[in-house]
Amino acid sequence: MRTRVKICGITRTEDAMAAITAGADAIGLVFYPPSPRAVTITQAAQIVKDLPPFVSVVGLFVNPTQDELTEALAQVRLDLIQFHGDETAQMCEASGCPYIKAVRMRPDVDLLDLDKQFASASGLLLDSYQKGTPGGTGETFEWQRIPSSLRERIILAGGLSPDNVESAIHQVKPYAVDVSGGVEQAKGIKDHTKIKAFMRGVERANRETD
Ligand SMILES: O=C(O)c1ccccc1NCC(=O)[C@H](O)[C@H](O)COP(=O)(O)O
Repeated sequence: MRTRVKICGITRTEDAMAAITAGADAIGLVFYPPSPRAVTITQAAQIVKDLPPFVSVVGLFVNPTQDELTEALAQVRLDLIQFHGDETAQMCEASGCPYIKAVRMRPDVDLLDLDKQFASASGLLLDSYQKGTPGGTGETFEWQRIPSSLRERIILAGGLSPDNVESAIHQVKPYAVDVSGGVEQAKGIKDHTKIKAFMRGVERANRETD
């Protein structure tokens, strides 16, 4: 099956369009004010309004309140929520929206157990662990830690770039890959040439595994 692609940390319509034109399946909008990639609800609503059909929109939150989620869901068409904090499965389910759960790959993470805990998630997004940083670290982790039985549930993230995405897909064979920093020219500003190069890497990997 073709590896899906999400480009995360979109803050501008032109970057969303560059991602989609290059073949990305989804864009990610960061609703976490301390992030340099954060968007307001008003900015997010405008970006989404400008999108063509058949593009998934993922809203990223870190330990949001139910009121914050309700407000964002009322004003922005979000297909999925990406919970990127310490949320429990119950909290994620309470949003009433399909969700993916980000897992920061601390040394003690038991992915098989987490997959059971978050059985209601549409997938598990695996990101690198860095103390004190909730995500978007730009670092990779040891991909061999991912059990092959979970491949179809995995969205591989953390430090992916045009240089390593082909090899990452070969090694992990995930359902999808997720990139933010690896296709930026500055935090929150995407580099359209890097987006195209990233997508070419994904396409090469997909062709080789056909
Ligand atoms: O991007 C952020 O600033 C951020 C802040 C807080 C939580 C998560 C954050 N980003 C996560 C992502 O953008 C992606 O889902 C993913 O982890 C890829 O990041 P990167 O390593 O930069 O490719």
